Amino acid sequence: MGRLSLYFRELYRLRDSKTTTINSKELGKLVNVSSPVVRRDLSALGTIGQRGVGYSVDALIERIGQVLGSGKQWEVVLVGVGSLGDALLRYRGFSRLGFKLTAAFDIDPSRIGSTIGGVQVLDANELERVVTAAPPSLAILAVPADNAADVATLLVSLGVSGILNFAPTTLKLPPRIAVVNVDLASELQRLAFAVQSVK
Ligand SMILES: NC(=O)c1ccc[n+]([C@@H]2O[C@H](COP(=O)([O-])OP(=O)(O)OC[C@H]3O[C@@H](n4cnc5c(N)ncnc54)[C@H](O)[C@@H]3O)[C@@H](O)[C@H]2O)c1
Repeated sequence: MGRLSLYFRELYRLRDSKTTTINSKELGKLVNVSSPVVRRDLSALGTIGQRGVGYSVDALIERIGQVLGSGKQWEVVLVGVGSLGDALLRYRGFSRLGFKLTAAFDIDPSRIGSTIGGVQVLDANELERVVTAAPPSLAILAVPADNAADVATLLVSLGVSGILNFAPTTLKLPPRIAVVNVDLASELQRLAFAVQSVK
């Protein structure tokens, strides 16, 4: 899954630069894996390259997109528009992968009513009403750790089925709910550990 998403990112870049075909060696070079690994990954998706020609960039984007769920449009709400939430709302990279930020919520009156990256920041008190009226599949949680569990539980009760959690806390949610935790501090810790262990 991790590699597919890397291929996908590079293929988008290639398409932007008007490249129409690529072979396994070139694609492997872009993501730092060998060409047999690329061929194995892509043939597992039922994608066959043509000898001497390689793979069609468009066809690969479409196939990998289907597998990664980017072939469809995902509606996403963001809860917590502090420094991180603000930056996420301004990020233009979500839409091309099929993620549409439909609304953002905060409790801070100085944030409520503003529009950031084209998305309106609503009062968190409105969350239940807005999400019930047009349930998104996914939510991004960028609230302080102490508030994350309550917000996550509310989102799940309203039908959200996947949460990207930036709060440094472990959410206890039913197993049917997909949760991906992004903890940048832990990642930095892993990096420091890796640097230390190669010395
Ligand atoms: N800023 C970073 O680089 C960074 C990096 C990694 C992790 N995080 C984590 O992401 C989360 C957000 O970080 P930040 O730096 O943006 O914090 P922040 O304090 O700037 O923003 C948090 C926002 O959440 C809002 N909020 C609090 N309770 C809420 C609720 N119940 N409903 C809706 N909104 C609510 C606050 O009003 C505030 O605007 C934190 O848990 C933090 O630990 C941040």
